[in-house]
Amino acid sequence: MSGLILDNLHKAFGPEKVLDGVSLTVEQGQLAVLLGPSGCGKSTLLRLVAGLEEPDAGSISLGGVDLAGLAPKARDVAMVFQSYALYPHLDVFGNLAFPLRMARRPKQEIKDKVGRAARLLGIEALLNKKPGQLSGGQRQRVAIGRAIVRSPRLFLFDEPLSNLDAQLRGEMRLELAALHRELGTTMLYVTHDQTEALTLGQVIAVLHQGRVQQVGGPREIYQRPANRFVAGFLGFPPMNFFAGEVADGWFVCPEPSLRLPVEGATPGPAVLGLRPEELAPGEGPLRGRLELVERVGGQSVLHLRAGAARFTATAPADFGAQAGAEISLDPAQARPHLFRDDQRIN
Ligand SMILES: Nc1ncnc2c1ncn2[C@@H]1O[C@H](COP(=O)(O)OP(=O)(O)OP(=O)(O)O)[C@@H](O)[C@H]1O
Repeated sequence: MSGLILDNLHKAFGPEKVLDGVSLTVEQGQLAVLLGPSGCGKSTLLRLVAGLEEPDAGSISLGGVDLAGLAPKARDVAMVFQSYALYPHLDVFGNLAFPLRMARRPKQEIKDKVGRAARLLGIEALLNKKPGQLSGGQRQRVAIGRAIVRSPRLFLFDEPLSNLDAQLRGEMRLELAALHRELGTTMLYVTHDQTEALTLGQVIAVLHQGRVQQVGGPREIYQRPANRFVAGFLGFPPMNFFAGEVADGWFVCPEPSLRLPVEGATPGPAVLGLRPEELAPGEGPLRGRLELVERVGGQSVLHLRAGAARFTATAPADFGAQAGAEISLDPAQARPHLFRDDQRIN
């Protein structure tokens, strides 16, 4: 059976085009992540799927059913928000039971479904507490539980973890992945956090300026970014870009002075992208002056300068060189990404 199909969605608020022809297919049972910077239209897209807004043009279908004109309640879709949106006067049981009571389900069924969701999320001990007595992580679990009890055909997650601290976010990521495996329900998950996207998404759609820039698996999107935006958005520290020229199978850059063999690219001006973590200090033709060594946990980020060009590389945490030193880097092991007019050409 087909999952979620978004076809050429357009949405503007006044003169502002927020979605400009978005198409995306999420297979039945798949966890898809919509990744993009703040303001790129992610929440708007989810609201269209949930039925909280109507598109100006384009269509949305779920399980083969066109959702146009269907009220949110009739869509069989559950949404989890960043803000939890719990009812403060109801206890956890009441919050979890709420959608089922609204649907006038029998008492025993409500008890069973709430019990199952609470077990899945490890919040059985909290059923009698009010949201005000819970931590952020516990509240988010309740919000997710409230979505689960309805056994919807589709889950929509709108940055559900962004109010949590980094450690809890990491734990909840794993729990959400496990929950998806357990439930097998189609999920569309929106985030601006690349780590979340790369670890959770079976398929990732990168959204920028209201358009899908690339759709692919996490590895594909990281290793073969389709354009400069995707290349620069994913990865930390961000990819280095060097402007130069492709000629006779070589990329040649004046500053920093660099010559690399490249295959399959037509001659002409081009921008070379190299990931900092693939640039290792050692004997090599790429030279730069260290401006700053940033110690980030298990590694050092080296900020380098060659003439007017700035770039970064990574090194082990105990890397000894100090700011001011001239160092050499070996780009031979790095995967070259070539762009022309911002599009990948190799
Ligand atoms: N109801 C509305 N009326 C007018 N403008 C809106 C409305 N909803 C969203 N926008 C505008 O649409 C753009 C995209 O907003 P949206 O919330 O979809 O982005 P986002 O990618 O989810 O961003 P964030 O991660 O910051 O939430 C923004 O410029 C926003 O101001």
